[in-house]
Amino acid sequence: MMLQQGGFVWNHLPPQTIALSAVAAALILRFLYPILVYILDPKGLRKYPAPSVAAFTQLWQMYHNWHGQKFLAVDRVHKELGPVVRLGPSHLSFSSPQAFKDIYGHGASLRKDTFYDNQGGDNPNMAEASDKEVHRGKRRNLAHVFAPGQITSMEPRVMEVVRKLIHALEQKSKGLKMAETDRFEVTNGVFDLRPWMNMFSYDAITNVFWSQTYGFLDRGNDDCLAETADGSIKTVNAMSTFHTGAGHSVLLGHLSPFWYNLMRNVLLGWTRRTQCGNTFTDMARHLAKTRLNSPPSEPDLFSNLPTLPTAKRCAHPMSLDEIVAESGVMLNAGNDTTQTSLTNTMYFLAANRSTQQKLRGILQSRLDQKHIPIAPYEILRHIPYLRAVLDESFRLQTPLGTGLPRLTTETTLIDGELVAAGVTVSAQTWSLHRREDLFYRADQWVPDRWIPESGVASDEERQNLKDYVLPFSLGPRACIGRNLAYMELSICIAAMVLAFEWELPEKGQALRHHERFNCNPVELPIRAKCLL
Ligand code: HEM
Repeated sequence: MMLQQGGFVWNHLPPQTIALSAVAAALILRFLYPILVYILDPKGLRKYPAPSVAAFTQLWQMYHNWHGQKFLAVDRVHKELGPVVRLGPSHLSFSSPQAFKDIYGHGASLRKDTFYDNQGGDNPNMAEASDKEVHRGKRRNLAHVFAPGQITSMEPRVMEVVRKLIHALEQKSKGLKMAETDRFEVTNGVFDLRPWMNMFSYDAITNVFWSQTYGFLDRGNDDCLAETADGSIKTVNAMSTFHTGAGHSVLLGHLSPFWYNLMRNVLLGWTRRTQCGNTFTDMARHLAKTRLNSPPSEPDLFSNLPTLPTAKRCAHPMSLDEIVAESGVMLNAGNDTTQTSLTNTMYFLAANRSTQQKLRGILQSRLDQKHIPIAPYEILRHIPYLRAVLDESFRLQTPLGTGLPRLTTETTLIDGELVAAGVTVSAQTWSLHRREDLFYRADQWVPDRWIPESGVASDEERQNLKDYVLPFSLGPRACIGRNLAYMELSICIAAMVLAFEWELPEKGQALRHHERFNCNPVELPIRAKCLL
């Protein structure tokens, strides 16, 4: 630097030095800004405790997202620091049961957080739309798709995919491959059940929604087609594409839109992690375009979308971009939560052999021989013990247990705390489901607590099960696919228990999870003995 007449002479400095100084100044300001905001505290958040650096930066959340264990970290900090904890500079996490109603319930003025805007970009799907009006319009368009009658009409398709699953598992139980293309090994009678649950969930959703079953169960691998916006088509692996893309979006999702775009699309745009997110959209685009070009002879769920100019229910038929966006959420929500629930439930059944035996006995006593092992949901839905097994698995290892982020739009009362407008708030279902003050032996898997005649749960606990087991969330943004999920899970779990005896190869074997948006099981090594 040169000094002249007591001041800087910038035009004598090399341009690189000026650029570097500007970058350095911007970085210093960037790091000082959160400290300034913390001190000025415009939203009144300083009174709430925060773990390590969480009050100043999103890095605390990002660190735990990266390791896929944020659900455990959030649970821990609530136990250590209390019912209201600051997870980010402008993010409060609540843990009380009341907070769930205040944040997510009907009538709450909150909207979905910027986290969802980041994921949705310019073309949000129904799950990502944060604007209430936009969401209402999308939900209206899709309500008909998920009407109970429509879901019931898909039952034969689900049963057909379950038949393929049972055949595939029979091969695995004998140590055989499904086909030459089968990529999943059996070693000493042990195989990983998780990818088979995932291949089932992909085959089922692609069948019922677009009439284009991926065929993963037939081939024993997850190769499928993806189509870019300019029409080029390539083969990709569905499972790793989705999981890599989802993990990346969640890792960066809590950043402001500016930083999210800079990190995801500019600085990391070349990485496989960013590209996988884009490729997953390309998978949905290929399904949507193929389905539009070749409609099936029998109606599927897609048939109920107002997609064509002739669509009678809607004055504004969906554009191709909208169809691709909604196809994306169906392929996403319709596969990952289902595979997660199936894997968790099968783990609990294999780890609790007497309960597995009890469920099998009840199913055998309630079903005609012709419905063994694959029975219609119309019969299965009236078997309370099957439902108890599913609901207890939802309680203890809820598939989507993270605190779903919402944004206050005005000063809002949450569990007795007045929270200013513009604050991100969340409450974690994983922790709610394990509260000892709501559920007796909360960290144990006890399906009987759902059966009134068993006497295991008190009246108070049974009411808590109704009010506070919320795997599908609650309020206006609750899951729209719940009926389809229960149908798929019921038919699939009943068939697997009737067709095989399940055993964990190691005593006391745990099921590890890696949380992205859903809390995904990592692997489930298992043995199956065929009973058919
Ligand atoms: C066991 C299975 C499932 C579980 C546990 C589950 C759970 C959830 C949860 C907790 C939400 C709220 C997410 C948020 O607020 O960000 C949600 C939303 C949603 N789910 Fe599911 N889901 C399941 C299956 C399905 C299926 C099979 C579909 C459709 C094929 C589906 C479609 C959706 C959609 C479209 C939304 C967004 C709803 C909206 O914003 O209005 N889900 N689900």
